[in-house]
Amino acid sequence: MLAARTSAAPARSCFRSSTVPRAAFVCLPVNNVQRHLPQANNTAQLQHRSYATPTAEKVAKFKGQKQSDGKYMVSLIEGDGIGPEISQSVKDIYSAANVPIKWESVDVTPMLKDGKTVIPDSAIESITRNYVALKGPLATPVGKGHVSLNLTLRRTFNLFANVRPCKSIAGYKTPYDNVDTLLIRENTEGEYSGIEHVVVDGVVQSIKLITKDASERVLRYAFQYAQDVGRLKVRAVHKATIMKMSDGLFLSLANKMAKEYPNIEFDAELLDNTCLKVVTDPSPYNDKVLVMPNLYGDILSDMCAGLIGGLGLTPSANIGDECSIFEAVHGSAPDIAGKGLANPTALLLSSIMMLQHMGLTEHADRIQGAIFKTLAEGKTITGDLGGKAKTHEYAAAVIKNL
Ligand SMILES: NC(=O)C1=CN([C@@H]2O[C@H](COP(=O)(O)OP(=O)(O)OC[C@H]3O[C@@H](n4cnc5c(N)ncnc54)[C@H](O)[C@@H]3O)[C@@H](O)[C@H]2O)C=CC1
Ligand SMILES: O=C(O)CCC(=O)C(=O)O
Ligand SMILES: [Mg+2]
Repeated sequence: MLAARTSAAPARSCFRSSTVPRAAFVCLPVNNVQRHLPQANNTAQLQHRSYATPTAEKVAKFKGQKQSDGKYMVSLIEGDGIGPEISQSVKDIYSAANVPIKWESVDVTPMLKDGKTVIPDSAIESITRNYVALKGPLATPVGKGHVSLNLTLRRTFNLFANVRPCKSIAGYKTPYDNVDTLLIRENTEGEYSGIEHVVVDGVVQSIKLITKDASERVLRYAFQYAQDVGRLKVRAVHKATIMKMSDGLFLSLANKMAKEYPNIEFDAELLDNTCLKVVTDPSPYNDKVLVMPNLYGDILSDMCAGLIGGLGLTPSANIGDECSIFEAVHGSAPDIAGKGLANPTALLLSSIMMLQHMGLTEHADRIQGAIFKTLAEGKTITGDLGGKAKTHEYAAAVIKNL
């Protein structure tokens, strides 16, 4: 569908919307592809989205956390770059919506302990105490410098499954209507294990670690998630043709796990083929839960975000047995930081996943209703979506729509 032209300058791309006649190709500068697509008619509904079906046990755990003023304490990591701006939007909207949450601000400035990068004890204590955290993006230096704090947090709290839904936004036109992908990424190992060394000068080795335990844990979570939300098809995404042992182990465990869930249809697909198919026609993925090793999920989730309007829109949940941390798919966006240009929707929707996880569904419904209404009206939206609104103006519009 998306065919880049090599001869035109500036670079242009031509595509055909699935909703317009065959001949109706449109050619636009590539960086405007998402924005100006009057031919495509996004028919996504303003329906509420449910990402979590918390067990009675889990809800009781959070109820037990309720303080004497009826509020729940939640750890908040504002993060780097655009983090403080988008966190402010969440705080403002939650305050206007009277959500019974008190934010406990957490500092995760890295420290060195026995030669290892660690996060301060006070941060660990806060998240352990509150069971949940909302987290803005944390920047990782390229090449040298400290290890990723995002990964450190995931490992510290054993947040083994990363749930990344990506669904079209009503009223926001993109090349494909009604995208609805749901990806579950192994979150603690794989290419992200950070085990690297120099073999000899000019030769480095990076270990992709795949274990039975971590694979089984995320696979079980994916099958159970599929069962709970009634999305009864699970597909493992892998590259076991090349990484016969590591991805091979992941895949064989997936096949085994499928036998424990006979009502769930299971199949597998090679990663490169998944990439091609998702960008060619995402609709066959609308009824599936995709489960995969760490790096594949990282890359595929950014790619899926591109199908619905970009990283300003996609949330995620890092789930563990005890604690869970909710964050946007995107990073610290240094190119727009401090300018009031960031779209806080991704972090807001991550906070909706958090409220649902905590069983606070009425508040989740009310806020997501206001978010989707504001986006559908299209009057007060941020620059990434083709609007002119500043981050705080968009937040004010959401508050008005509460
Ligand atoms: N979970 C996390 O905290 C993550 C952290 N990072 C870190 O973020 C830093 C920057 O990474 P990049 O590759 O630039 O990726 P990025 O996700 O920060 O930005 C990619 C592009 O998307 C845009 N964008 C992202 N979020 C947006 C928002 N809310 N509203 C509007 N536009 C938005 C940015 O302006 C940029 O053009 C790096 O240090 C990286 O390590 C990256 C991904 C995830
Ligand atoms: O930790 C980082 O720097 C990047 C993490 C990332 O891209 C992600 O979790 O999606
Ligand atoms: Mg990423």
